[in-house]
Amino acid sequence: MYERDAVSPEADVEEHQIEGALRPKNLDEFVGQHRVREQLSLVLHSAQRRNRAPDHILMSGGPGLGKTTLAMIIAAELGAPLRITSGPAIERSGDLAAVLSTLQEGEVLFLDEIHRMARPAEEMLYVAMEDFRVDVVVGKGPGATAIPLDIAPFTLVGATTRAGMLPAPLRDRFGFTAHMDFYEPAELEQILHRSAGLMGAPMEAEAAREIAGRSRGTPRIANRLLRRVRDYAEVRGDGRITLGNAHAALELYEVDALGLDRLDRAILDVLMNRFRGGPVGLSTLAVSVGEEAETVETVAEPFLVRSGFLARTPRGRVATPMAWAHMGLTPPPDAAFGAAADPAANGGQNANGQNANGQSASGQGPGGQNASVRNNGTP
Ligand SMILES: Nc1ncnc2c1ncn2[C@@H]1O[C@H](COP(=O)(O)OP(=O)(O)OP(=O)(O)O)[C@@H](O)[C@H]1O
Ligand SMILES: [Mg+2]
Repeated sequence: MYERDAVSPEADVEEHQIEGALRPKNLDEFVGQHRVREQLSLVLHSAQRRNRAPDHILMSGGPGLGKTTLAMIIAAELGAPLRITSGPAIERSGDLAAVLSTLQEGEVLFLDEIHRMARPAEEMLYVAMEDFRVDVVVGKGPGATAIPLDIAPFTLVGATTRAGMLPAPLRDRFGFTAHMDFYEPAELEQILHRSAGLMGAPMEAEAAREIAGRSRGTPRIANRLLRRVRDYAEVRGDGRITLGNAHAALELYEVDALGLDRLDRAILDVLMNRFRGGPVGLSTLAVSVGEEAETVETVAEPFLVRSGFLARTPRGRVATPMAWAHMGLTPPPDAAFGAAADPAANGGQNANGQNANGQSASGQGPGGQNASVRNNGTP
């Protein structure tokens, strides 16, 4: 079974406190996401010029990419108070009504994990977003009446790791959606230097580059790895974060050269050793590594897919040739390579063409995707 370890995605108490301390406080300190920053800056400044609460803002992107940070920055930039709640905390529409009816004018309401809000509350939110009104239902059954209650104009900032799960009417009521993407290594280096500075730990440039390269494009992971390397440097060295310390600490915590952690490797391991490289369905894969399907899908998969280790096909998840190579394994001759099989690549290489072709019922012809899978090198 896969177990959570020191560098795993789950936040601990220390992480919570440190994250607060390392959070950039304004848009200028916020590294990367240039397009989002520029878009947001326009939305905020134009609202300020018109002296109105800005449009509602939705932020979508994987864990640790800076959604909460950005929500706090939005309130700070507007000089507005910030109220924080989350989808799972809103179990009934009454919970939401209590929040909405006590908002101050111009307040920023941050609704984290908005896709996990209860349905009836969702409907209440539509009206509140559009008309700044909540309908409070009094009584039950046929005698029930809805009493409309005006609420102060506010700005909703919603965050979700799964924008696709939001009902269209909710998505449509946001004036602006910020899509947060993975960070470039150079941006992560910048974040690491800033964090090391705040932590008072001197760091070599090569060490920052090394840690950035293993951070899966994610600031939270970069900061987390930095703390582990810092620990190592303090206990085993003189406190200076050097390339040597970084190597040793990252090896100790089983973060490999490309940043794959234990969950990533557990997924690839199961996929290859138990399912001959796939295709295998998400839920089967999740059960096999002892994780929630949602964790596998939102925490591990986006990075594995983006770095070319995993392909999502209509028939399930498939290990790419690059994944076989990275794990040092030889694929069985009938292994499915890449997206929806890879008839061109596979058929050209061995006698199992018909096997692979049988899987391309999805209608995905040999296009650019196949080519890119092949470019990753067959082991
Ligand atoms: N652009 C950035 N520049 C500097 N630091 C950042 C940036 N984005 C995120 N961070 C750092 O990464 C940490 C995680 O960011 P944050 O909590 O905002 O992520 P999130 O998207 O809300 O994640 P989740 O989906 O898990 O709630 C923060 O503590 C912050 O220090
Ligand atoms: Mg968050």
